[in-house]
Amino acid sequence: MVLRMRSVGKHYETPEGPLRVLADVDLDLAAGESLALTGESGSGKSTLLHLAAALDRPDAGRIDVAGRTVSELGDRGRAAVRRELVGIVFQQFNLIPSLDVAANLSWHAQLAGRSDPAWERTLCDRLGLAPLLGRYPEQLSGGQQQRVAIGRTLAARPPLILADEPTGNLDEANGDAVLDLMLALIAETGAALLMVTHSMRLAARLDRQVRLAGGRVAP
Ligand SMILES: Nc1ncnc2c1ncn2[C@@H]1O[C@H](COP(=O)(O)OP(=O)(O)OP(=O)(O)O)[C@@H](O)[C@H]1O
Repeated sequence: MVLRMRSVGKHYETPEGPLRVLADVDLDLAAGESLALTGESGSGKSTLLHLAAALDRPDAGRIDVAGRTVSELGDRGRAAVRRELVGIVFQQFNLIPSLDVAANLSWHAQLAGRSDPAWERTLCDRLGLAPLLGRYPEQLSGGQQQRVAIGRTLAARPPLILADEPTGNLDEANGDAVLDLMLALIAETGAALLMVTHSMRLAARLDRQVRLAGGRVAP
């Protein structure tokens, strides 16, 4: 299993008191599998994604990523997991403004120690980024930035790819095209994909769908 969650719980402290967001969540995701995570606003989708990304720690239960128990790790251990095992495509892209497209694309792969120029060239061609390599993020359209963000994640070949509304900023036709390409490229790397989306239409394109409701996962 690339991602395994068992009895995971998470709460936040809020001005109104503790807010239980996830309770007793079990989730399995195998290599090569894609899973859509849906649920109403505030149901805990981003919270679950952040836990799987080792950006945050659960207050109960156990999370394993590619065989490593990330729920037991401290800050340094979780940073290593994010560098080596996880790729995240955020809705806001999070490209590095001071780096051009070429450097943004290879950045995560270099951090992970998996730089592969031939694979990067393939990604550039397939994602239509070859003519844009010398540009900076602010010189790109939203759709172009999105493709760079996807390329950067795939270039590093992480076993687990997490995506938060990765086509949320695109119109339907472009969003569909980008999702198709992303799914095809992910299939080629054999990675597992966990994607948060509000769209049942996009969710239906993935292998499995689960819904978060009342802090739990409902199939
Ligand atoms: N750092 C935080 N401190 C306090 N409460 C938080 C924090 N982060 C999230 N929450 C609360 O936890 C609940 C779940 O939030 P989360 O962002 O995981 O939901 P979501 O399903 O991703 O929502 P959306 O679809 O609107 O993005 C919400 O009620 C939110 O207000």
